[in-house]
Amino acid sequence: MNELSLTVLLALCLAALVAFKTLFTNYARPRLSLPPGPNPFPIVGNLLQFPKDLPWQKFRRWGLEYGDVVYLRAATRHVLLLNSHQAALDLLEQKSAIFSSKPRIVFASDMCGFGKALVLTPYNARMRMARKYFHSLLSFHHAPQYWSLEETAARQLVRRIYDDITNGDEQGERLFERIKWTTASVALLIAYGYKPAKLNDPLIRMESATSSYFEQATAPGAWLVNSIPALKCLPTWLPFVSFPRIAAKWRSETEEVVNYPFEMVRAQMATHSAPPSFVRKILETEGSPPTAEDLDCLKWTASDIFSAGTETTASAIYAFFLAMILFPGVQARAQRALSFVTGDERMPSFTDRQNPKLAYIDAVVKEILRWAPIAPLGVVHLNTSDHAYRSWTIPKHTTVIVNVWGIFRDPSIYPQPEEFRPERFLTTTQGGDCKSLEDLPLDPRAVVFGYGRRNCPGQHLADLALWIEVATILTVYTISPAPGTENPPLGHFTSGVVSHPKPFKCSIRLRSDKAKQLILDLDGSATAYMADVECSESA
Ligand code: HEM
Repeated sequence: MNELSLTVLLALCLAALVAFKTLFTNYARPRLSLPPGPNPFPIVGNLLQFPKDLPWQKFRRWGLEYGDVVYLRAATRHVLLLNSHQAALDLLEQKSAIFSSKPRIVFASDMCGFGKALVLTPYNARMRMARKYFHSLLSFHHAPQYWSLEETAARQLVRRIYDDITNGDEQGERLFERIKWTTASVALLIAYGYKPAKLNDPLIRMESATSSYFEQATAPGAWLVNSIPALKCLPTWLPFVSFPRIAAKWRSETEEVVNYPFEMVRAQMATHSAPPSFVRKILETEGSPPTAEDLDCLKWTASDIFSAGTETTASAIYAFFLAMILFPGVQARAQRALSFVTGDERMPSFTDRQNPKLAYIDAVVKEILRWAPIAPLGVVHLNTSDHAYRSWTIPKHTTVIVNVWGIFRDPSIYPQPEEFRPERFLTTTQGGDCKSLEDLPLDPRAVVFGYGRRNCPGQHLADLALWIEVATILTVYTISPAPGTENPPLGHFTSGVVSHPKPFKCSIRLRSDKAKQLILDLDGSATAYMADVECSESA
């Protein structure tokens, strides 16, 4: 029997099982009053109506048709789609005690071992411990302590882009790679005090591979075992069935990537040669010797800094380059503001952020996050008990999706939502659209980083990275369409949990001779560790 016929057989088993479970569930519990939604088909429910490509667009259309809260059924699974900020606040924020868990994804969590990554951890003691570690070093009030690290990283990025241009990359072919290296190096410096090599760094290579496994392992609908959990017992030697072997390979590589840098820091600590890092600081702050469970949690939390913080931040910065090509007026205005403050004589720094003349750069950062939300459907939550909401009952174990993209395309909050228009976040006295501060629209950062007890613990770091990279890049470069190429289309984004613009070409030109000098004066080998960052409370 080949893999295809085996899969068909398994699919038939699945259909029979699902049919049985659905019938049983329907008869066993009284009919609930559920929110409206598209009509389900027998047995599979709305499963076949879930779009694979850019699902947030169809979810928004459902929101317009059925209301801001839409109920769907994926076979036996309840799914709730929230298309408004208010509904997300009502449930994920106000009722966070109930709505803060995560659905179990058998293939990713149990088989590939990603269940220890914070983003997939259910609401439990381990999750609280991991978030406490994050909070002790990455909370809002720690942000200034990362200034020099992020400034150095932004300057290294413009220097590497310069080297690429002088080496003949005139169309930004390596741009996304360079941005990803920058965010990866920040993550590794913070997590382990590890300074990666500029080319082919082994740890970056391994980390990037496991991030891609994570993305594939969590892709909705990709693994039959998620619907028939009993299949996870199939042995790896079984011919014609590849998923147990894939899972075993991904699990062992992931464990290596989580263990290796952690043990490296512990070994360095033993010889007093460990540079400052997240791992070192938390181990030093521990009052009593850590238990094996504490060490395991810390090891995975450090790894989360890379896996959750690299691709996300890099995607937002790549989207910024796209926006600058498509909306040259925005770029020109941002550059005027920067020139006014730095006199084109120096690189910007975080001390400039307080300068009211640079409010436009803050507005550009907000608009990047709104116009191209890198997690258009956030990360799903799960409620741990039935909950009465409006006139409905939200059943226990409902998967809750916030349509972040849909909220950002609501013209009643953001007029002409397809336009990249930072002015929407400024008052008229700042040269923007709003009469007063009270008229400013919803800050995208209140949406894009998630809600309630599971919101993004790296958001303050991401905000720093975006601000300084936008300011540094626009101080020295002008970005425009690559000569002889069409403007990249507006809606060309990838469809995964993390969405970014599909590769595009662009021209990156130095703004002036002075800009060139500023870049050449940079010390390319400078490294800023998190030496000044203090643990805020005993972890
Ligand atoms: C532009 C950049 C980023 C965006 C848009 C973003 C967005 C998000 C979102 C939407 C979630 C899910 C929140 C929820 O479940 O409600 C999340 C979770 C998470 N993020 Fe970020 N993130 C970014 C950068 C970062 C960085 C730099 C780090 C690490 C330093 C990080 C670490 C995490 C972790 C560990 C979680 C899981 C939290 C949990 O499940 O309790 N993120 N992020």
